[in-house]
Amino acid sequence: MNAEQRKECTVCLPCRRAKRYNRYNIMEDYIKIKNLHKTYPTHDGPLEVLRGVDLSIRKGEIFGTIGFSGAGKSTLARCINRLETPDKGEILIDGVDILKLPKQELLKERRKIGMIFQTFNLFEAKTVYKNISYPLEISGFPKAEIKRRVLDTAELVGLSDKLSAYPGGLSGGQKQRVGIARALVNDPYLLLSDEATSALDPQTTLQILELLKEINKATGITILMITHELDAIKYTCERMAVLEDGLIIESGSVNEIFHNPHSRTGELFAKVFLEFQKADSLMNGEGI
Ligand SMILES: Nc1ncnc2c1ncn2[C@@H]1O[C@H](COP(=O)(O)OP(=O)(O)OP(=O)(O)O)[C@@H](O)[C@H]1O
Repeated sequence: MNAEQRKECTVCLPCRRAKRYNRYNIMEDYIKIKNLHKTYPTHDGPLEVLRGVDLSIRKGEIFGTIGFSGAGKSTLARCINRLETPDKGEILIDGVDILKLPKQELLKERRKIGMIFQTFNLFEAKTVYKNISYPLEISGFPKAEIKRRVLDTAELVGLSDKLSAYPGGLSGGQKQRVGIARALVNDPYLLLSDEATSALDPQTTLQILELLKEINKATGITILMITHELDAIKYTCERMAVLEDGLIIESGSVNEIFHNPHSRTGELFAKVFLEFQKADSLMNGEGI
């Protein structure tokens, strides 16, 4: 589709999203998380996992958040889409605190936040088509609209020829494409990516990261990429934050944090990444 056709198109998902995206100023903070707290009750007493997280994400960016295992990354993602209820704090989306929304409005808001996972979380007994259509079916969309959106989204992620396959017959990368399509089919403004490439081999990881970048560019969707893989962040994000022990301890441009980290976690990630890069160069015979 050329630029002129895209301007006219009011039907397909990429065009609808691109139009909505153009209404916003890309530099403004679109998602603001303020002083977010979450404590889990455990056998050993309360476990404080988020201890006052502050984070600002701009409209249409891919924002990275890195942290070691147990830092609270998944809890943060699950608090943002309200799979978990935070104990305290604010999650402002375009100025509206979604933690204060009445139940019905909250449900609607949740549908506008897609999520993809390390383990894909697909329905093994459903076809790719049915996996992708599921969020629309439970929202009560008419059949023709469901079909149109599923076909559109499948095309966007490169799965048009796999709609009648079952997850068991797909590669890891294809499964994650189904996960991405299912997360996008409701036309969300935010995609939470929780370790989405951690279970994939390096080549498939690159393909999925590339796909996320293309989708971000084509639709303007904001993406929060939560991971322990610095190279995934380096490849996709311009800005990032470091989560350590339930707190954001530094945030800024990826290059800045990468070359001049101010936290112990940032330092360790940068060091490990550089070691891998060095090993790669040696293996490729490039010397150091
Ligand atoms: N529902 C729960 N009940 C009790 N404790 C939990 C619950 N969910 C997570 N935790 C604990 O909270 C801490 C943070 O978990 P979380 O999954 O958010 O971290 P993470 O940074 O995503 O780690 P990983 O990279 O290993 O997934 C861990 O100690 C975990 O055991």
